[in-house]
Amino acid sequence: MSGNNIKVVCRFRPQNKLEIKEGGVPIIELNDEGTSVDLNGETRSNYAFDKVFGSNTRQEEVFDYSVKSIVDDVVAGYNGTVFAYGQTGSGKTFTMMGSDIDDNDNKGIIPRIVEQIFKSIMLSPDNMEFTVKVSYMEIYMEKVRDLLNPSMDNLAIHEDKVKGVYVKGALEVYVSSTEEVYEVMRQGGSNRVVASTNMNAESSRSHSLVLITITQKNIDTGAAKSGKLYLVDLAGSEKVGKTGASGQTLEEAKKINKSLTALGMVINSLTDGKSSHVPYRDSKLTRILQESLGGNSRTTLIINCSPSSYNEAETISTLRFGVRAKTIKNKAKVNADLSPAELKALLKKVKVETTSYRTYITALEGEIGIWRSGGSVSESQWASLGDTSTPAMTNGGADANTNGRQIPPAAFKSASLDEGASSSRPYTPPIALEKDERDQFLQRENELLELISEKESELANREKQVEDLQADLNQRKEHEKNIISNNQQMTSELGEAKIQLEKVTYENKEGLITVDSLKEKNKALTGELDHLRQALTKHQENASSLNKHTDKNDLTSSSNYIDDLSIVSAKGNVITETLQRLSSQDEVSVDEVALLNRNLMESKALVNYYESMIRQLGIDKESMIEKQVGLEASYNMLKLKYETLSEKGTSDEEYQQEAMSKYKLQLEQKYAEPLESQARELDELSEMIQGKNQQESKLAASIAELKMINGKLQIFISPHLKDVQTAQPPSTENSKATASENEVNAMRKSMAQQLSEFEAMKKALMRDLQSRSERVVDLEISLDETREQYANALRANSNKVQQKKMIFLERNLEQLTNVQKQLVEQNSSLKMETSLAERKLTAKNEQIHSLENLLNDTQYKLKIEMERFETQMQAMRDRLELSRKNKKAALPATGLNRIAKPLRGGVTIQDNADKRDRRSSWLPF
Ligand SMILES: Nc1ncnc2c1ncn2[C@@H]1O[C@H](COP(=O)(O)OP(=O)(O)OP(=O)(O)O)[C@@H](O)[C@H]1O
Repeated sequence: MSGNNIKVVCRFRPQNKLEIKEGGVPIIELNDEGTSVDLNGETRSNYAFDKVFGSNTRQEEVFDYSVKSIVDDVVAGYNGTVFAYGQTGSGKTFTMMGSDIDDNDNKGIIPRIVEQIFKSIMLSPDNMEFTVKVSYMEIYMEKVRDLLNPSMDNLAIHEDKVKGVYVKGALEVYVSSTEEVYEVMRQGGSNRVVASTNMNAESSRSHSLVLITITQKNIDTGAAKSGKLYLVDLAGSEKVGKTGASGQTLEEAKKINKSLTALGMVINSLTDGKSSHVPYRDSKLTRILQESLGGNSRTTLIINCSPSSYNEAETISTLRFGVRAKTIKNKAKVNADLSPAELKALLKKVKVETTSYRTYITALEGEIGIWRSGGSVSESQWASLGDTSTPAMTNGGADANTNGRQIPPAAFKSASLDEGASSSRPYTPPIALEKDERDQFLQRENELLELISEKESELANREKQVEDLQADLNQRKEHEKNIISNNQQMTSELGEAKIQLEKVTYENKEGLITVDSLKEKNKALTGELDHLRQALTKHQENASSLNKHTDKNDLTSSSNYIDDLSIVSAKGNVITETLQRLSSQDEVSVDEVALLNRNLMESKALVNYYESMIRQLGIDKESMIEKQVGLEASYNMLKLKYETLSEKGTSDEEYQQEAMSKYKLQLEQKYAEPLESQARELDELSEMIQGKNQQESKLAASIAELKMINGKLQIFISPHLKDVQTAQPPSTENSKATASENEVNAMRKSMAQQLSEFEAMKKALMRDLQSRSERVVDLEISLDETREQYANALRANSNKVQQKKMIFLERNLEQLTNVQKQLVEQNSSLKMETSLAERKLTAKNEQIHSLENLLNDTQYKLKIEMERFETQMQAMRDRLELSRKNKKAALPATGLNRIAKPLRGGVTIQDNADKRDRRSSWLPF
């Protein structure tokens, strides 16, 4: 252990552009030895340091003089500190890190230190094993932030006897080469807090601390040493106003100044020789640098200054700070650990002592037992350290075996119950530990405390890892949620698109149905048109054929009637002639009788036929009369209705007149032709009826004549018939009679045949008559209607009131017709709509069916998707669990190494790597 001053070196940088622009000029002058500088600005002053480097000093020079020896010390087990102080832009970072870490000329102190450390390790004896750990922190706004693990932004500062003051929880990365250290530097540097100020484009707003811990172990003896090297790049020391910092950086500047003020106060306290208290705890900076300033450390302070008159005030301030710091004395010592052999010896010694103490305690317990049971121990028998005998009880009242133990009398010192309690109490000698022993105990305690703190930091890291993993899990869950929601959105969009497609398909179907219905309507209308055309043609044909047919039928029936009448009259003539001849003759031959009889029969049959015809005609007449009555009744009823409706009718006169004339014209046009044809038909029918009536009367007359003839014949024939029946004719006569009978029979047969023929003819006539009657009735009805309409029209025409009524009726009729038409149209349209609706319903059902299928399909797909997603989730969870397990056993998230990489002295780095691979275990201490 040796007392040593802090080494203070001063470095001037060249004037920068700002300074030149502002008209600044160099105001420094170094002495030849380079140990002091004259400031020749507004004031003239001189400042002496261990070394003063001018503006053109190379990085290597600064390193060689200022830091190289410290590196050797740290490798030898000392603590070391190099820190750079100065205003913003004065070259602190340039000095510490350099402008380019990979540029051999411009790399700063830290890269050179790192190189030097590994060089020194390589030059060490090969029985020495080293580990190198690096931490990188910054103090920003009075918070210690781990630059290698930036989420740890408020680390606590602890202190113990072994480690001294240390930052708890700071990540320590094991490194085994300069490249690894550079990588750590790069990673940490990217996390630094910087801001642009007037003085510097990229100004460090925080104090950065690089801690390199080198541990070495003699693998032969097990003795270990460890040295810590702090490399500190302080924030700018200038006043706030000059930096131009504002806003948040103003707050920063205040706090940074506070830290630097505390640093100044610490230096003052350490150097004024009066202060008993050093305010290390006033700031995080001074607390961490406690060992470096007045403690166990080899320290170099590099003060960086501007040579320009523009920054004279700041330069003076910085130089004064350096001068003050120069007087600080440190007490650096090797941080050595005991070797196992030393520890064993110590343990042996401690064990012996423990046995001795135990014996002493037992003796004391025995003595206390005697005292407590009311006995006394003479002073000579009092227990003492190194005397293992048990005191004997001298008091008769007290049982020496009270506690079941034999206390040897020799252990007791003389004591009397009569003496006061205080004087009778045994004297407990103080336990005096030797200084070495105390140190050993403290060292052990420190070891244990360190172990505990390591465990604590490890626990904190684990907690951090768990938190990170939790955050990662949450992030993944969030991601998963997003994926699910996206998936759902896409599924719903797809579903909507499908539904839209279905809708379009359905609308298309509907359109097709509408087109089909329009086609059908068109077809129906075309059919209707054709039908109307056909009907018109047919009607025209019917009209023409009816006229022809009517004429023909009339002629035929007339000729038939004429024939019938001629037959009847011929028969009558034959009968009359026969009767006249018979009257003139005296005798009547059988043949004549038979002929007469035959004629008579024929006449009779004809009479019967005409009688039945007359009856039938009478019936027809009656039915026609009935029909006439019915028609009259319906006519009356219609008339009544018409009158009732007419009474209700009111309308505008002019409109009525106009409508009436229009209607009249229409009616005249409409009914002129049918009226004429119907009038013609009526005339024809009237003539036909007259003809029929004449025929009827003629027939009736013929019948009456025939009846009269028949009666005469009956009278005439009856006596002859009696004679014929009673007389027995001769055989020839008999044969003649038989022949005449046969003739009569044959005549009868022929008459029966004729009769049947007549009957058939009669039936045909009747049918014809019936059809004619029906036709007549129809024509009569039509005629009546026409007449009625015509009469109505005439009436309407003649009377204004009637006209009004007529118009009203016409309107009603039109309305009714319209309503009927509408109803018919509605009916047909309803039918169409019904069929359309049915088709649409079918299409809708099909759509519903397809949508159901779609829904089922979508649900099925969704289910599959969910299952797939569950599987993915499970896989993700498994992966997460695996990575969690792996992380537990591996490095922190930064990817930096936390496993010790021992380096052996006297060999190359590659050899070290090979040896390290061969090692089965490594204990850092
Ligand atoms: N000795 C030097 N030689 C050449 N250039 C230098 C020297 N010192 C500093 N510079 C230059 O001056 C500028 C400011 O230097 P640097 O960033 O190191 O200042 P700083 O004191 O670290 O500032 P801050 O406190 O704002 O971080 C840089 O561009 C740097 O390259």
